Amino acid sequence: MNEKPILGVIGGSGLYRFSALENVETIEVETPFGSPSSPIVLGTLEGKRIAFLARHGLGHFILPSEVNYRANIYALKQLGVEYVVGVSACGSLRDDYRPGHFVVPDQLFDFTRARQRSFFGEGLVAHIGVADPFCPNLSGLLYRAASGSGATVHRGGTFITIEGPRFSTRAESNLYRAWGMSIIGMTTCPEAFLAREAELCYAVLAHVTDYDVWHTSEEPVSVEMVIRTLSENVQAAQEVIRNLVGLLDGVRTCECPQALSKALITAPEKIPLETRRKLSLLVDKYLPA
Ligand SMILES: CSC[C@H]1O[C@H](OP(=O)(O)O)[C@H](O)[C@@H]1O
Ligand SMILES: Nc1ncnc2[nH]cnc12
Repeated sequence: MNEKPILGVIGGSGLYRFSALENVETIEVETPFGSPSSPIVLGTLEGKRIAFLARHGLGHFILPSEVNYRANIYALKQLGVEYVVGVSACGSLRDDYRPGHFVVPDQLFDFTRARQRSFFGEGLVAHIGVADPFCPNLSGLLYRAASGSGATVHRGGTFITIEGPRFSTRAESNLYRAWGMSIIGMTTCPEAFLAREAELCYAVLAHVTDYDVWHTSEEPVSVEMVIRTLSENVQAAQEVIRNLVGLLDGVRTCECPQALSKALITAPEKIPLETRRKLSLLVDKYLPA
């Protein structure tokens, strides 16, 4: 089946397969930035094609700092995807965002330090705008889809991405709370920024799995705790995606499809041919042939 997938889903911790898909086909994709974290599974949901990949690989062997975020996003772009949902486990930094709840965040705080966070460089400079890092339209639909699943869902909140792989100290956790952060994870930066550079609509479905380490009456986060909460939520996440697919009409009225239009600064004649070729999928529409 050659129909382009409308939606890409990047599964995080605990979501390594999307069992609800029908007519499944698994493909290996290569990009100018290397291989994505896993083979990509194409399948049908509610009569529409979607693409699924596992962020940490099948068997969860890739650290948050080692994920090839560029290859993951570029691979989805190559397949013709226009919408991407990143599914993530996260810790809560607020009392009212409880383990078992979903959050569709509206802000992002990048506290990572050792990641490739742009497709650009090597002679082609772009400064992408990410004031609102998540697509507002897709986030709105995702919130509706999640609300329709019967789960408790929070619309909005600031998601801080730490480098990991270790969890936070209590001092760090309390500082993030004092800064007004709502939830904490290790992967949304740079995934969201790369999706914006690729002019994809991107939103996050965050499962709250724990209260990080700040809560005085709850156990500090552990992998065991995250996976226990997630295993109860994996079916719900797929239900949310099913609802979302039903809401997507493929007509994008947000600014994501033109995100690069005001971002490129390099004089076209200065762009090395090799870089131009590598990024052609992203930049050809803005540069002379
Ligand atoms: C398994 S606990 C820490 C791990 O879980 C989250 O992963 P993801 O965002 O891919 O769901 C967090 O970011 C860490 O990578
Ligand atoms: N408390 C936490 N900190 C960072 N990443 C997480 N993923 C799930 N829970 C987390």
